Amino acid sequence: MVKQTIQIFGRIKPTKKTTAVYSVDNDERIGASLEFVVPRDLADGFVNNKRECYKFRFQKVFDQAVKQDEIFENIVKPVADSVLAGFNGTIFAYGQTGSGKTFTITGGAEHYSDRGIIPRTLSYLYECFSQDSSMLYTTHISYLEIYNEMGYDLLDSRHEASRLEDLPRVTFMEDPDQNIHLKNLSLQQSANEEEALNLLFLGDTNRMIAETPMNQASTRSHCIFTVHLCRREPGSATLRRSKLHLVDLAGSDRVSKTGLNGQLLTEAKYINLSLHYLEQVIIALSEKNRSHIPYRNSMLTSVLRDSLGGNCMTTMIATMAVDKRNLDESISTCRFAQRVALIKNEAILNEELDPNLLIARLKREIASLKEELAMVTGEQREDQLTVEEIQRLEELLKAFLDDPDPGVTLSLGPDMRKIQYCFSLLKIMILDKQGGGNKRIDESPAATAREEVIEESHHSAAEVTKLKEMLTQRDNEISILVKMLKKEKKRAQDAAAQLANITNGQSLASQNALRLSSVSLLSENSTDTISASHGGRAMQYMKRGPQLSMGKQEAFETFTRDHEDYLTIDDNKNLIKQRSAEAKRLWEQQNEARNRINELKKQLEMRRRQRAAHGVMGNSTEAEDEVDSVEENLRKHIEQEKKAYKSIIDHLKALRTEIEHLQLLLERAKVKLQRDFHRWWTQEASSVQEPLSEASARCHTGSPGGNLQPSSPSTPASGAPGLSSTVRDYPADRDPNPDCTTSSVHNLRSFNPSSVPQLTPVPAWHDTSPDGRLTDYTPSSEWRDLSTTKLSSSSIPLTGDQQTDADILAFVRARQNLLNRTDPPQK
Ligand SMILES: Nc1ncnc2c1ncn2[C@@H]1O[C@H](COP(=O)(O)OP(=O)(O)OP(=O)(O)O)[C@@H](O)[C@H]1O
Repeated sequence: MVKQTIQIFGRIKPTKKTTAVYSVDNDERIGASLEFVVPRDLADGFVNNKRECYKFRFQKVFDQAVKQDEIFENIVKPVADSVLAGFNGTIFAYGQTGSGKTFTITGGAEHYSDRGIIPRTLSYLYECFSQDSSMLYTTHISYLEIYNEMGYDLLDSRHEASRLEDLPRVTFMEDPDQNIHLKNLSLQQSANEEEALNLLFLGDTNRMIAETPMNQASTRSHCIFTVHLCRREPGSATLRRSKLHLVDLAGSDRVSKTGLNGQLLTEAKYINLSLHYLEQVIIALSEKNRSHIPYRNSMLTSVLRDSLGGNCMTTMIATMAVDKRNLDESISTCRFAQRVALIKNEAILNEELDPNLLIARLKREIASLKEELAMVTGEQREDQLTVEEIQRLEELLKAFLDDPDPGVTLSLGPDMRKIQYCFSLLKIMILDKQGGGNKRIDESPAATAREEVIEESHHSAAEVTKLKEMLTQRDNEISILVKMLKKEKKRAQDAAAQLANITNGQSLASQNALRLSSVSLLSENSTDTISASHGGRAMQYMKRGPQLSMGKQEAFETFTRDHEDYLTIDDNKNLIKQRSAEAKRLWEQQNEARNRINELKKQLEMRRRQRAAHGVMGNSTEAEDEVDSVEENLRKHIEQEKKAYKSIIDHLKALRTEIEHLQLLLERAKVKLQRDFHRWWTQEASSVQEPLSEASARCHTGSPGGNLQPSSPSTPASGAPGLSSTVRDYPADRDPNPDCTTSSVHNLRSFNPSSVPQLTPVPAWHDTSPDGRLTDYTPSSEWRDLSTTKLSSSSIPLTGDQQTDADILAFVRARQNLLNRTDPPQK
């Protein structure tokens, strides 16, 4: 608070008359004195006791030669500086009409150097604003005219110097704290000097100007030009508001001297009345122990209430004309100034809290009170913890864990959400440590949302991994089967070579048994095994495992290719491959999307921390409550990415369902295929039985149909006769020669199964030509016969077991087919 009397300055208007009736003495230490000398002879020829000398004290008196800039530097600048600092300030000019009040306050229109206090102050203020970048300044201007005790807003742009009555009428009201509020007085914001000067010009244009006998351009009203200043340090919680009134009062002439009549007289009376009330207020203020100050008597004193004896640093400029006829008025002005100089003001710094910041603080207070209330009532909050709360909890937990004192407590308040969050954090840390991880708290997920995203992505990743594993497994199986197929082809060639050896005295049956026992094939998902090492157990093996004999495998492959579901199976396999490739691509996309989301979240978190740090450092402003555009953009971006991520996940899920479905279809088709094959295989085997029996019978009876006979007595010990067999290529309906020739083979019924392992190879087989001539049976001729689908069953040693023999024959047929494909038969 600054206690200070109203500063009074005197200014003498230049005059052409040289009569020296006054003297000015400016002393830096004790102030200035202005002395008027009024000779007695001036008292109209009468002898009188009038004083001749009148001496008045001022802070400083500016004589006639003093220019506007000096007035500004000496009087205005200190007041402007205190206004910039946050104090209210008032400068008012008081003096008789034509003494230079308007010239001092507003300035003369002829020269730029004649600019008065208002334009110079505006220029100075805006210069200060531009030099002080550490503060934010906001300026508003108001311009009030009081004419005949009525207030008018001079800054109403709708009415330019037409009639004063057209201007908005300003009224004043008082609140319970006796603060004056002016209704209808507009506050125009001015961003720069130019805008402020334009407002001044507008107000001046609107001023009522009228001519009086005393002064051709006398103002008959009081005008108050006010600069409202708001100063705020960026990020600071407080702001300072101050006002600077620059007042051009109406002329203080005595009515009797003005010689006015009519309306001008009325005006003069009003002017004098308000100045009279002003004088009364000043007298009251200058008198000690006056409890009542009559501010409310006039509008002028009401508006200037603060400036007079209140929270303001006030300065008065007494303007005087020193020519002889105006001496009385000048002395009167000085007397008035002396009384004004007695008034003490108490200027205080107008500092207040930023209302926006106040709201933010109150909100925090409400939140904390709500928490307290929840504790008292036992109610628990169910809304999600905010990011700031989570960060705070992490900091608290870290401090708690880092504190070596075992007695330290972690106080989280009554909020169960916070307690649960801290427990889950602790669990994560323990699990991390158990897993060998060194995860710190500040590295743990800061938001539940992020954890959810990670969890979801892990889940999807597991699914994709599972699918990939299945794919790899399938690929492996395929490559194994391809290898086996190649191997089998090679063995088929070996088998051809071995068959050639048969003619050299080896037993085909033992060879076959050997081969069938050593060769087994894995069939794709086959459930059957066949082993011919012991014919009697063939079926038993068939039902047991995935192995197939080489012959059966070949038969199976051929059967598969001709099967009605073959294309469906193939299509399904291709589709699964296709979908798996698509799933892999989506999985990669999903990984990328997840990475992008994580990156954006990091940026968002960093942004929030930065803003929070600003707040903690006390730099927060109302911007704290404003929506941060960067943060908003990041949020939007994250939302978009999340949508994309979700759609990928959905797509992946749909793909998984489709792949699983396709696999199921594939499995079903395979099982059906296998069933069909076995059914067909069994059928084939039994169909072989029938002709075998018939051929056997014919063989015994020497039927002419038996055209293949053993060439020597060294036929199997059982003495099995030749067996006639109808051999058809499968499937049966495709057999090009269904009525194949029967031939004599061993009689299975008379064959002793127990003799199978002891089967001895037949060294040579002879076929009988149609003319009954026996010919040597060689492999090449046999295969040629086979190629024409006529199989000489008599050349194949059989075991006597139905199933095994059927297998053997099927094997031979399959081999024949294979050889037909790889090596076209030569005739
Ligand atoms: N210091 C000065 N230097 C030069 N001219 C001045 C000075 N003071 C006043 N004048 C001139 O005197 C004339 C009257 O001055 P001004 O209008 O400022 O008086 P006033 O006190 O405002 O009168 P009123 O009370 O009628 O408004 C103007 O023409 C003005 O230019």
